[in-house]
Amino acid sequence: MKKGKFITVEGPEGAGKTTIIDMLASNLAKEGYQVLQTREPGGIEIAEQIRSVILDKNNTKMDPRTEALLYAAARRQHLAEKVKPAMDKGYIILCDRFIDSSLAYQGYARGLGIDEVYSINSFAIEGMMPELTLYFDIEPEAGLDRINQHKGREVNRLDLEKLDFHHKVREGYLKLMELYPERIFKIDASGTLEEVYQQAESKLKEII
Ligand SMILES: Nc1ncnc2c1ncn2[C@@H]1O[C@H](COP(=O)(O)OP(=O)(O)OP(=O)(O)O)[C@@H](O)[C@H]1O
Ligand SMILES: Cc1cn([C@H]2C[C@H](O)[C@@H](COP(=O)(O)O)O2)c(=O)[nH]c1=O
Repeated sequence: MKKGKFITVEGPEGAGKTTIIDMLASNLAKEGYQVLQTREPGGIEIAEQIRSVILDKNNTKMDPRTEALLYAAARRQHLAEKVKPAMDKGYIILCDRFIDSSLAYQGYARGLGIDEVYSINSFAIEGMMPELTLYFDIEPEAGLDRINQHKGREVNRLDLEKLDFHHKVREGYLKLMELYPERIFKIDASGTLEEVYQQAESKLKEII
């Protein structure tokens, strides 16, 4: 059976993930690769519906465990409906966020525990972990500055968390790098777009 490559991109708000995934996907497609660009939470109708519930600024009463379960539910549907079929067809899948977002945001920053959040996700993903995760590292202040300057970007419920929460998210990602050094590759996302792109492209090219 043909087997694709499942690659995820992670990092705090405004690190530049979406911008760089757009560039990678379009350049890889020009080179003749079959590429699927997608995102979490979302990427397919049911998961986009769950996304709108999770990220709605008016849902101020959302319990942290409910939040973690909704992300895991969206993840399951997205994997089953979109990612697995594309893997079977041999696509390179570039996914904007995956399980590490749940481990960093819900597990570490919200304080639910990395192991606990991993365990609910393990039911959802059935062992389907990415082959490579590009972690875009940036100081939260710099990332938030970028999104504040990005006119037209909708501000969501998670963006409105205090700065301390965003620092914890970054700390969570740095812990995940220690836990999964063979899978997670750190990109310095504080540089220019060209500098960040070069780092991401050269790591990606090592595995495709
Ligand atoms: N290296 C960079 N230098 C300066 N600006 C950048 C850089 N990368 C991205 N940006 C700009 O920062 C803003 C946020 O970028 P982007 O949406 O790609 O980040 P993101 O990591 O996907 O954010 P989020 O996860 O919060 O949606 C955009 O306006 C983008 O043009
Ligand atoms: C998958 C996932 C995401 N999040 C958070 C991270 C962001 O604040 C939003 C998604 O917004 P983006 O503009 O698409 O980056 O959701 C999370 O907390 N847990 C997760 O598993």
